[in-house]
Amino acid sequence: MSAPVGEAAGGRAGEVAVGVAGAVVAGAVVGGAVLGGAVVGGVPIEFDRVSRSFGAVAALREVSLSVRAGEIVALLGPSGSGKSTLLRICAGLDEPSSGDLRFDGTSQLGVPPHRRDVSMVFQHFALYPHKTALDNLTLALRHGRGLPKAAAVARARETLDLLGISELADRRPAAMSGGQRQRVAIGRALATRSRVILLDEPMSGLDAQLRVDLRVEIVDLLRGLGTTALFVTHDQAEAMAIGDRVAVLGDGRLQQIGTPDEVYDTPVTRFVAGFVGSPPMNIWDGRFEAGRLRGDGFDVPAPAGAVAVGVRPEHLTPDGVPAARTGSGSVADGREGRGPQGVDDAGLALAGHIVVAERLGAERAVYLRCGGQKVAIRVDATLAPTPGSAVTLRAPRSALTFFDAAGARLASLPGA
Ligand SMILES: Nc1ncnc2c1ncn2[C@@H]1O[C@H](COP(=O)(O)OP(=O)(O)OP(=O)(O)O)[C@@H](O)[C@H]1O
Repeated sequence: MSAPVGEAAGGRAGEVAVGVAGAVVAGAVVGGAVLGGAVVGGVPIEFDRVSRSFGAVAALREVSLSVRAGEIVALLGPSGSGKSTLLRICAGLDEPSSGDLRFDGTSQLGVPPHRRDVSMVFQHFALYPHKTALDNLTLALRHGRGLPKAAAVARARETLDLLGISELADRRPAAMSGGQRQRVAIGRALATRSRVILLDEPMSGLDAQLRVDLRVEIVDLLRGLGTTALFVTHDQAEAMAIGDRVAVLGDGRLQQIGTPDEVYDTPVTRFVAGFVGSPPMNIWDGRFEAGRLRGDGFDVPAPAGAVAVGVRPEHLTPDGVPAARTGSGSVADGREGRGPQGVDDAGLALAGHIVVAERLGAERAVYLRCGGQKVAIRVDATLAPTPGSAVTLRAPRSALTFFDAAGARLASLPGA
């Protein structure tokens, strides 16, 4: 069944899943204003040193996070990092062990889910199997929002229209594809026009192209409604595409909150650097001595306290990789192996060999082995890396990021 975070559908969200992939909608809410037009607006949300322990397991450790009204924040982190727990606390399905949660400055501790004006879309959806798409939405609006029947049906139709799935109105879930069910489930959460919408991996289980299509639609709809949204995902590309800001969680701690550019360009911890990016940052451990970090095949000037150095894949240049040939047989751009020009002496230089190259549109991701370490780089597709060939990877000093023993980013050396 479906289920509103509150009592509307008579049970806890996610009890019965329909289909193999998708999201449960826990729509929700009695008590919020029933709003007319499309623009709903959202509330600011503030997690204030929120901790949650389950016995000996610390799922969340003093998480402080302020989300602005109408903002979309992607909660990104690996499995077990505390993302769902944070979302459940926001919905009122769980309470923090300590700390506070405020909507628009008002503490929500002890406020039951159905009084919070929150809609939720879960990983495993549960539409009512015996109801059509239109009925699924209409029921959420009638029971959850208390709309009269005619208004509920009108809003349900309008929402299906907005999502481009009007043709599904009279279909039951069994007669829909996974992606279609997902759209209906998301539609049901959006139709309630709550001021907060929580999405917990709503697209897991869908194929890659559909995920990309759907995330564009979701962002478009959320922006249109002006709802404050928290979107949980462990897919960093999805987080970067959807979030106005991305909150990276690791081991129950908020590692960083920032715009996608900030999180990518200036990761504040080794954890973030190694999690965000596709492929993520390459990181080498070393020993710091007399102003230099030395490790397996490298020796670079480094700030005091450095124990590791990282470089983004696109900042490593391979020496001696020939240019690809075009269909006509001519060299694509005349660059016969980019040399070390422009790479200063204080940068990184590592010898290795190419293991495999993957074509990614206009670029290639190339995986190499340098000593005992796997390294990923990104090069222009006009270069043709050959598996097995030896190369030297170089990165300028300005592209190096150093981390200390606690995993914190260190300020760069002057001049870098
Ligand atoms: N009800 C519970 N009882 C005991 N431990 C729990 C409970 N809920 C969560 N945990 C633990 O808390 C930690 C965080 O779990 P949570 O589900 O929030 O992580 P997540 O980042 O959402 O993971 P995933 O991406 O796998 O869903 C995990 O170690 C998990 O095992």
